[in-house]
Amino acid sequence: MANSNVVLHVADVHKRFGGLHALADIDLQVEEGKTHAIIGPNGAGKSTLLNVIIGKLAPSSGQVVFDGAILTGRKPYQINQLGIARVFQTPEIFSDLSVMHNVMIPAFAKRDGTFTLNMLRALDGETTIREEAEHMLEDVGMLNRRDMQAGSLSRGDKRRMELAMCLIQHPRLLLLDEPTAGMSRHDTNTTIELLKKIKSRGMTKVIIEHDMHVVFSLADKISVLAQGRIIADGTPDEVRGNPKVQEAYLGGAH
Ligand SMILES: Nc1ncnc2c1ncn2[C@@H]1O[C@H](COP(=O)(O)OP(=O)(O)OP(=O)(O)O)[C@@H](O)[C@H]1O
Repeated sequence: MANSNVVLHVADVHKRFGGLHALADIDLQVEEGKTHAIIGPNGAGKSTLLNVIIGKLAPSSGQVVFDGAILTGRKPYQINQLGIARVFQTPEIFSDLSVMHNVMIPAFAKRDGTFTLNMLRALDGETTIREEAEHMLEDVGMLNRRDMQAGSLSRGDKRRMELAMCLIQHPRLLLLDEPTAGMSRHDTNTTIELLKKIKSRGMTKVIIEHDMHVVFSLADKISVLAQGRIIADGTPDEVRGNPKVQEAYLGGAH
């Protein structure tokens, strides 16, 4: 690896769906503690790339290395155990359970290696995890909703709760798939502030996002995908000024 601070390296990855070359020659290096945004027009290959990183899709060739460990060939839960957590576009939550229990379950599962619903009763006796869950909910501004049924939360609150569910696992790398999709401007700005706060704790983040306000507020580095290839890579200023990006993606807009 060229840079010793690189914690995630997507090396020469290709992904084909039949005749479609969805990812070609992808070389992506994410540095420790940085926020790295992946942007690009619809169909550029962003979700495919994220799914290759988390082990949901196998690359046709190439590999993904995280902190020296080859991820390629591992199952999503094994990749999660290595310290990679993902916030989904559509939150994956237990709708019938309380907000508090939703946040406690990932910590419980991480500690014990497994979690089944009939272990729910044990959750109430878990003071350490309970305290930590309260702390996480406070962090995402949702402590006052701790006893609400998760299914009844607004979309923005569900996403914030899911973020707390990720943070309680203390991941080294957090992958965010359009974290502000469908949010009001107010909720988007709250989420930006929250993600900035997480950044100040040194967690590495990879973020896929369509909203340029979010991207330019948060990203240290940006990789631009178009038709399955990285056409530009650099700081927000470098990417903003790159004519290829303006042509392919930003349409000349600043
Ligand atoms: N499972 C699949 N089978 C066949 N083709 C697929 C599959 N998944 C994605 N594709 C195709 O691969 C290309 C890249 O899709 P992908 O969803 O990764 O793009 P994206 O950049 O995330 O787009 P968007 O911004 O619209 O979410 C598209 O042409 C898409 O139709």
